[in-house]
Amino acid sequence: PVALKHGAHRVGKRTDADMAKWRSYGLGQFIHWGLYSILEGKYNGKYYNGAAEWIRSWKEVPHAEYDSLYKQFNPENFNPTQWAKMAKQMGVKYVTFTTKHHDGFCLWPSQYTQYTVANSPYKKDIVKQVVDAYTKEGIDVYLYFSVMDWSHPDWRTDLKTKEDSVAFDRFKLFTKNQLTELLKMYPQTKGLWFDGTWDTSWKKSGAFSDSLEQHLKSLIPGLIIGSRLRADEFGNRHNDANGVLMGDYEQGWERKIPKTYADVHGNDWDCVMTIPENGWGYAEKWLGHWKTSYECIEMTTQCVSLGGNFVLNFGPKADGTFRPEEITVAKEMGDWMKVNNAAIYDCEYANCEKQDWGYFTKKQNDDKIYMVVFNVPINGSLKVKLPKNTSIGKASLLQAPSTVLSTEQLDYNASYIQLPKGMKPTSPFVIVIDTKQQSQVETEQKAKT
Ligand SMILES: Cc1ccc([C@@H]2N[C@@H](C)[C@@H](O)[C@H]2O)cc1
Repeated sequence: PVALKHGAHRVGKRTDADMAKWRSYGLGQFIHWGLYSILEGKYNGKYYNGAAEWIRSWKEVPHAEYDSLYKQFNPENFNPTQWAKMAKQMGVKYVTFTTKHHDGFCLWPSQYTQYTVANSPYKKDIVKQVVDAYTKEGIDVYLYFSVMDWSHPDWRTDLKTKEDSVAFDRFKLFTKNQLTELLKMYPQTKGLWFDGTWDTSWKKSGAFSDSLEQHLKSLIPGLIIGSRLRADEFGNRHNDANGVLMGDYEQGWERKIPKTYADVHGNDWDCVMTIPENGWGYAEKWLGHWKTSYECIEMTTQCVSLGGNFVLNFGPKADGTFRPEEITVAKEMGDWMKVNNAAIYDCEYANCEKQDWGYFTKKQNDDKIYMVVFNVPINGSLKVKLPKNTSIGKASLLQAPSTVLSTEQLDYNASYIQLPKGMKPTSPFVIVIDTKQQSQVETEQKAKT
């Protein structure tokens, strides 16, 4: 292995209680809200077909005009309690909220820049209201922070000259100061979700990113930071020069889901997902297909079945209200989660061979295995291949535990579970398998002879 000073300082998953809590979430909410929400993905009557929160980079939009949008930011209908109650009903266990996106506008009254909500007509601290309201609903709060900051004169994409390095040193101090004030002002924060760290200037700042992470973790013990913050001293991101993940979980799954367990390389990970095909900030027009609650339920299950968390994004309008499509997804997902959340919360990869009918999840620290069924085979027989030395003790319906399903052993580790005749499922449902370990089976067989 390569000797590294600023590579990963831990191999394998974190084993502490704070990370175990993070690993138990299953489902989270992302919220992107900021000045871009005012433009709604259009300008001068023309629609921007890029991501709405990137509209400042659209050639049609004069930077000076974008940068003066803060003078009209005044979300009278913003009701953080309503936001948090909608999230609670949806069944999310944590929220990741944009404190500062790439445009540099701060939704908290930062003392290190004038470009904040304190200098908007709205004036009040939005981050504080979100942190307090979600915490009150029992939803853990994580803060999104973009290192790249288009509003700051000392931001650089690369360090080509001495002047670049002097400026970027000022920028790095500014970044450290803002992150320090965020954690001091909102100590309930459970973790930070970094973005905007792909530029060469940051890849050349590996040592700084390492000391920054250690500094932040000293402010809030147990703080959870993913793999998008750090670079090692050779400019590697996510995995260091030895291929070891730098960060508490893998943050590479943006708008994509791993295919197999092998793809996650034994790391904790989250998948952050948009309801439309792309775009995180509010856009008046969603181009193409947007996901139904059914698809979001399936993606949640798919992520949990591979040991990750699914974090679904909502983009409120500039006035703080949500669009009908997002309200519907939150409601319908919540209705499903109310009945089936046992297969999502506190669950992990079950180490069972994937079958066409759907996904396996396994209860952490327990032998229960769940089958979340999306595709019922015509013959009603669901094939199950459990890990070696594990067999089916009892199979029943999660929503009707007294309905025990008949099982037929096919060979040494495959079985069929037969759905009750006439069962006509109209939404994904869950079968609970109480498993038996082989040693237990042998004991029973001996008892019979
Ligand atoms: C190429 C690219 C850069 C940044 C992004 C940001 N990451 C997401 C979590 C959003 O914040 C998006 O603006 C998306 C694509």
